[in-house]
Amino acid sequence: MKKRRIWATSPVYYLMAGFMLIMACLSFKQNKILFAVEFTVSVLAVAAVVVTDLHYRVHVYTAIRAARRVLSAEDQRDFDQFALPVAVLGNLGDIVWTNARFRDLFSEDEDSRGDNIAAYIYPKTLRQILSESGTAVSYGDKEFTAYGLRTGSGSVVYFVDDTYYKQIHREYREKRTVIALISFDNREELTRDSSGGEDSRITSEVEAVLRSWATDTMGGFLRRLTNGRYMLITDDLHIEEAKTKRFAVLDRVRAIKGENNLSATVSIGIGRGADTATQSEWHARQALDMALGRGGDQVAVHLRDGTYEFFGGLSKGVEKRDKVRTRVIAATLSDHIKSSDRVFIMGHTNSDLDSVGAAVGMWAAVTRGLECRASIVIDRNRSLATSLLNTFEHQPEYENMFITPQEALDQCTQRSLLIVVDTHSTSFVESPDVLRAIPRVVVIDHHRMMVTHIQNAIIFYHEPYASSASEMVGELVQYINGSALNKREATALLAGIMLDTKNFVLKTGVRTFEASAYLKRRGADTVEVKKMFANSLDTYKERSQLVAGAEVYKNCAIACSNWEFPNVRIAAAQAADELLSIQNVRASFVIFRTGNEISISARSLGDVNVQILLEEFGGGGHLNMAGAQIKNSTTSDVRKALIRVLDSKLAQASKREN
Ligand SMILES: Nc1ncnc2c1ncn2[C@@H]1O[C@@H]2COP(=O)(O)O[C@H]3[C@@H](O)[C@H](n4cnc5c(N)ncnc54)O[C@@H]3COP(=O)(O)O[C@H]2[C@H]1O
Ligand SMILES: [Mn+2]
Repeated sequence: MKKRRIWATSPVYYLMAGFMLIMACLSFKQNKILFAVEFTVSVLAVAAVVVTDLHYRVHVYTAIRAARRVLSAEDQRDFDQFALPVAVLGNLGDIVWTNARFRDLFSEDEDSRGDNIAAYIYPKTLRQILSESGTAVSYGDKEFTAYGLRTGSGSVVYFVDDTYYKQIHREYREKRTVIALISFDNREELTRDSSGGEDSRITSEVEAVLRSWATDTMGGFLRRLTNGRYMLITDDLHIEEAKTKRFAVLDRVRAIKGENNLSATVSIGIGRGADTATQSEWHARQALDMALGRGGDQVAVHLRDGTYEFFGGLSKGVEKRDKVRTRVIAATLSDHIKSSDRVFIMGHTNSDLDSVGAAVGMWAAVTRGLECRASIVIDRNRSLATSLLNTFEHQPEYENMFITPQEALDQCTQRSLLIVVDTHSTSFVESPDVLRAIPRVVVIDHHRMMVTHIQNAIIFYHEPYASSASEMVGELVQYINGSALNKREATALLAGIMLDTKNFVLKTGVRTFEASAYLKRRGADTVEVKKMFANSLDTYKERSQLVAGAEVYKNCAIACSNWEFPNVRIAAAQAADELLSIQNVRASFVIFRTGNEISISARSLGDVNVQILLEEFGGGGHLNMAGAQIKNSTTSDVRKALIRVLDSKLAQASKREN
């Protein structure tokens, strides 16, 4: 084994000095004066390099002599027999003396005196070894823990060879049992209208892919549980390997197609780093819930520290809900509402038409449908839905419908109920204080599941396949009390649906139209909705400016705005929508300033998952519409960070071209 050589004076300096000298001689013919100057400089350079080198050699030599004086001949002999490798160093880290064991393990009889210790401990440094108690160092195929102590004129370093233990430790970690739970996401949807034969064909194809993956690639085995669920038992090393291939099994499953050319998809939850198999299975279950909550077709890995890693998740997901669940939730929710002294309803910060629309719908269901007292908690100054809020202004029947977070804190009791709509994140709600103050919480949301979701909700009604929170509330209301909504409230819900579907273009499913039809029957007015979307001329101009200033990077349009104006959020959201209509743009990002925060509004046409990209900034949302807010930063820093994220994550967040 060759040791890594560290030169006292880099040979590059010799070469450079020599090169300068040659260049000087070459210029002799052209210009005498230039030659004279160059020649003098290069001779000085050569001299400097030689002097430095000599100086260093002399230093090492004296250091070695000094060390001889420190250790007597007997000392040296005794130390030489010491079982651990030891090196005595001068104050620059140069080796002045080594014992036999050191020579055995490190230098193979070559004299290592005069070398710098850095050559043996790279990439660790001597300073590190001296300041820590035990530094892991590897040399060749051996592993050591190095300890150092400072002496009067240098230091002593000794090494404990723990190759064996480290190997066992690594093996133990790699061989640790890991349990993964797999769910065939869309078996029912794929085979709903087909013959029984089709069902068993697709199921057995998916099962064959999973089985071969489990045994051939993952070195484990697969067991079928009930209802399109499987359990895979494997070890940590194989999970690590599958990770580097980004769980290619997802693609293999996606290649299986049903009759109407729909792809089969699976979701996998993995419990990694658990101490026991029981714990691993529990973590796998949590991870699978997480994967399904984010739209399926992906892998969620639960790590030791309770965080998650995600892979895949690039398909839009098929509509997968059943009305039975909605009916059951409506019944349970009604019971909880009736047993509360008061109901508070709260959306997300910077509330928009969807969160206010859903809140208004819920308010009507509670007050008119169930005759309980309810209020909507909202910060009007931050709302983007002022046009909608104004339609409820100065109407006696809506008096005290909207209250501020402070009023809610004053009025709530331990028997109050909080219904959170259009978000499930603890930090993105209108008021985290209100969330903390009320013990019983119900969540109704349609965004892709975030890791920071509200825990311990008594009802967590989460449908990533629904177009909007308003659609979900529109369905619930029908089961709570079909005649609870009047024209104005139905219009508010319809506005929410139309905002989130961009007028029934994106994420629009069968049930979106069903809910809209119900709202229409209750008198919803589409012209009123259109009016709520109308902008002032100023907002329109600002939005055009944002679009005009955009740059395109890797097929992503990025626009930046440094100045703040009223309605900047709406202008930015609309600019992001609009940038998507430019040719070859797959995703758009608008970065803008709001108070002391920088916000990003991101959109995509569906083949880039912008939620995954904005998670890097602590944001969230959907596959094709997401947002994030960054504190204490500047637009140009955020732009740079975004470009970095695009460089490293865009490939992962985009569908592979095939
Ligand atoms: N820190 C965070 N954590 C978790 N999720 C986060 C987040 N920051 C943002 N999001 C989510 O990302 C989505 C996109 O936000 P954005 O503000 O760009 O876009 C918003 C909103 O600004 C925009 N919008 C509001 N009024 C509008 C109008 N009049 N015209 C057009 N767009 C409008 O429509 C979008 C509605 O999207 P939606 O509420 O479903 O989902 C939102 C938001 O809930
Ligand atoms: Mn919203």
